[in-house]
Amino acid sequence: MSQSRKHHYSQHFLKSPKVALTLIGHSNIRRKDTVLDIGAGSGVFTFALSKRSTQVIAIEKDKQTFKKLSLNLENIQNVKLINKDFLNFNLENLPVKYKVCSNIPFSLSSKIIQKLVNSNNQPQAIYLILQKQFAQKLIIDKNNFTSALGVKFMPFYSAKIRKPLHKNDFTPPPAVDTVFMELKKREEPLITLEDKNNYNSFIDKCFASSNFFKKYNKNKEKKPSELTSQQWLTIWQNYNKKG
Ligand SMILES: C[S@@+](CC[C@H](N)C(=O)[O-])C[C@H]1O[C@@H](n2cnc3c(N)ncnc32)[C@H](O)[C@@H]1O
Repeated sequence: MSQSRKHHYSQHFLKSPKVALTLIGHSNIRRKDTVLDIGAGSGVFTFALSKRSTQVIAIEKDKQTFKKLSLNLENIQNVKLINKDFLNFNLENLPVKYKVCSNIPFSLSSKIIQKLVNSNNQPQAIYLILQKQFAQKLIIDKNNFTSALGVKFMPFYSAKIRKPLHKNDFTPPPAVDTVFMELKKREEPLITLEDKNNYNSFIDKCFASSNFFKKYNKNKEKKPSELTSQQWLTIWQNYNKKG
């Protein structure tokens, strides 16, 4: 991809396999794991992941970039390369308990996380490089303002920032601060999987309408972004009882 196209999509490529290996060292990716790399680019992360896991499935949408990726990784046995838009990729064909580890375009962060956590084959753990401000809003119970997305996956995943990155870890360097974020699947979800869609629309309605939110929230002075996970679970139960 030419320098101007990289800027056009505001994408920041990892500078070296050393950076990728350091980040993987801050994850719980193990030798036995199958790992999905979304937006593989020219393969810096993919290559590092191939050294640390059993199999890597790398998805890259851009045709020209995919050619480069194929050339760079042609001799690596445990990597499967797929030239596809991740948003149209079927996660149900992946082995259960797969993990995700990727440097994705920031503009797709929300869509990619939603697709992964709403899948019927949810990943065991998700590691993503994200804009710091966006990442902080995914963490509940930390005196942050939590986004609707953070509240939606909270019953299924816990969120943690594993490591801040330096601007010069990337080419071109991003203007904003970035972090390596972990979403770890809970052993026992806090609500049932069957309730997931209803819970998601309940959270959307709470964030969209203050009248709707006030009907169920006893803590009147708090906004949706300010509730703790326990408070959300309580008002979700109240809503379920009232119907
Ligand atoms: C920020 S770059 C990172 C590349 C590489 N992972 C790295 O760290 O150097 C994101 C990559 O995602 C690809 N991409 C963008 N949208 C995509 C999509 N919907 N599905 C799959 N890949 C996509 C871009 O072409 C680009 O190569």
